[in-house]
Amino acid sequence: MKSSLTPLGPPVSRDRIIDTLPKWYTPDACLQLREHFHGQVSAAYQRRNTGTVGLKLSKVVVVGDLYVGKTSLIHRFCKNVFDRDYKATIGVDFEIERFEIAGIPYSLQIWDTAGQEKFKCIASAYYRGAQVIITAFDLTDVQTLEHTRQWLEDALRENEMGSCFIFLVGTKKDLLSGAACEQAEAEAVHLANEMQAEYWSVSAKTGHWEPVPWMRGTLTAGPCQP
Ligand SMILES: Nc1nc2c(ncn2[C@@H]2O[C@H](COP(=O)(O)OP(=O)(O)OP(=O)(O)O)[C@@H](O)[C@H]2O)c(=O)[nH]1
Repeated sequence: MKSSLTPLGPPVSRDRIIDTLPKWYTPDACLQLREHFHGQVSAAYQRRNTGTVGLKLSKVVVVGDLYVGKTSLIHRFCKNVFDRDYKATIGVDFEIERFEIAGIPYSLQIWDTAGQEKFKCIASAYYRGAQVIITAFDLTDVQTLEHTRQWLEDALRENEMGSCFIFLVGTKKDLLSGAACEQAEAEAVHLANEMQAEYWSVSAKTGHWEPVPWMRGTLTAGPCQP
């Protein structure tokens, strides 16, 4: 008989092995500034006892207007691909992504929801039980940023108060540069603070989501493009 500790499936890929906390995009809108896990978490991981301090499976829901790039973001993250053709999500879709965090197998269940109004009631049925809500908007379309408040409100309504980590993600960063990018990011960082969310700008096309130096500490210095 197999041991209950036998891992299910093949080992996780190297970039899914997490030993330190991934860095924030900007300290002006981030959920935590630490680089290392809390001492209690590290100790529990070392004892292989994550019962009270960690989840081995987390549910992430990605919400936002149609065409902002939710599916593209998830496909880049999970499959490292980009498709320039638009295929609307019908209702919901999901991916499971496996990690190893400080030696413990861990899975992210990532729910891609439809942005189209006609599918909203199907998609909203899947908001419940989320540990992470990602509200996505298109950096080139300010209206989609304004709509993130409503998307977040709808997703939070289906979950316990204070039970979700919130991220605000600006997509299609490759389409913006210079002052326009700085302005869009500054507005988004402002809103992220109101939402108590962590902010990220990304491009599913280029795969760019490194922290941008000018965002560190000041919103005024340096160019927007890496
Ligand atoms: N240039 C550029 N285009 C992008 C990027 N991300 C997505 N797109 C394009 O934007 C369009 C919409 O992307 P989707 O990922 O399908 O958008 P969605 O938010 O999932 O749309 P719905 O499923 O209708 O809610 C597609 O044509 C993508 O190729 C990006 O980072 N850069």
